[in-house]
Amino acid sequence: MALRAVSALTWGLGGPGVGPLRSGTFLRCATQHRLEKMPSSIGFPEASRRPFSSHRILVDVDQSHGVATMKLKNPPVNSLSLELLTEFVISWEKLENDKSCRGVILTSNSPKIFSAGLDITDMYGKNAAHYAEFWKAVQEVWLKLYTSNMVVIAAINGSSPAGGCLMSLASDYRIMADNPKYTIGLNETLLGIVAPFWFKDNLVNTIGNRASEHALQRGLLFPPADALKIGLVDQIVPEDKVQSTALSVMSEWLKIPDHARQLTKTMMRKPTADRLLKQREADIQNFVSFISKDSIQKSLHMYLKFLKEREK
Ligand SMILES: CC/C=C\C/C=C\C/C=C\C=C\CC(=O)SCCNC(=O)CCNC(=O)[C@H](O)C(C)(C)COP(=O)(O)OP(=O)(O)OC[C@H]1O[C@@H](n2cnc3c(N)ncnc32)[C@H](O)[C@@H]1OP(=O)(O)O
Repeated sequence: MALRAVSALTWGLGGPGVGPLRSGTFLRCATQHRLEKMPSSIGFPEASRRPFSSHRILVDVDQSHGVATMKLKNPPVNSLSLELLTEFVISWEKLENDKSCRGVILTSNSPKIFSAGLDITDMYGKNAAHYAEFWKAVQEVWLKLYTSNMVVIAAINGSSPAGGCLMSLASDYRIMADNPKYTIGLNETLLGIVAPFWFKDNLVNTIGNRASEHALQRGLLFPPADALKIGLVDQIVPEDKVQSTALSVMSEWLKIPDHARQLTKTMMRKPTADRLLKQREADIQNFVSFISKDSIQKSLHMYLKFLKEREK
């Protein structure tokens, strides 16, 4: 198997914003519309579209089908900066509160990069208060995605290292562009940092313990075909078919009654989400003390230098 690495290196019913069942779920299910036919592209008819956006997040809601497409837009590499994470949470809550929205396709506005992961500049050369705020936002985005009532499909239209991979892992289904230049994986060790337990839990739940041990320790980044083999993604498709495939997979998922699917998702994911929720503050303090260490700051500095100076 060809493995590539960049060288050098709420649950709790009613919990704020992350509860598994929105009020009215059962009522809505009884009257919900089934998706019989989905459009093959994002070109939804004007009348049923309700786009909204912020600086770094573009959202297009197809109200007649109950599906939103959310695009990350943070050039040049869609890094998950504090600003992007904050805007993500605001947009996500808007969708969660929109009763017509049952599914979200998460993708990137950039053609070659889904997301370069957490913004390293948010973890380098800042003060403890900044690191704490940043990490809380990272936790929040993961909790929102992982515990969402909506069907979440990641349309991975480019490389997806580290935090980018985590966002995909938190989705219900992953479709990746079949381009061997793209990679996906949790490569934290290559930066001299350690994936926290909840990144690890999400990976283990997806690809199993042995494959996770191997992938995490070596910081492996997998090309699409290998990611498919180990179950890191569910489907690979030609680059120009990622969005249309996501829409048709979404239509299949939305045929399942919401309440049954949501309760099943809760049953599967609650223990993992609860583990973070129970020690959220301690996890923030762990991150702050880890990332503030001179040795870790030095590793991040070297990695940023490597990224800037490497041959393209
Ligand atoms: C005991 C444990 C206790 C607690 C837990 C503690 C710690 C856990 C902590 C953190 C977990 C972090 C997870 C992460 O997500 S870390 C981020 C990892 N990301 C990567 O390694 C990806 C790096 N980037 C790339 O590989 C490539 O940029 C690319 C494949 C995404 C795109 O390649 P391109 O050739 O198209 O673009 P580049 O020229 O490389 O980049 C352009 C530009 O962007 C800068 N950049 C790239 N990635 C990042 C990033 N993640 N953050 C900030 N900036 C980034 C790159 O340096 C270039 O900048 P310049 O234009 O040269 O200035």
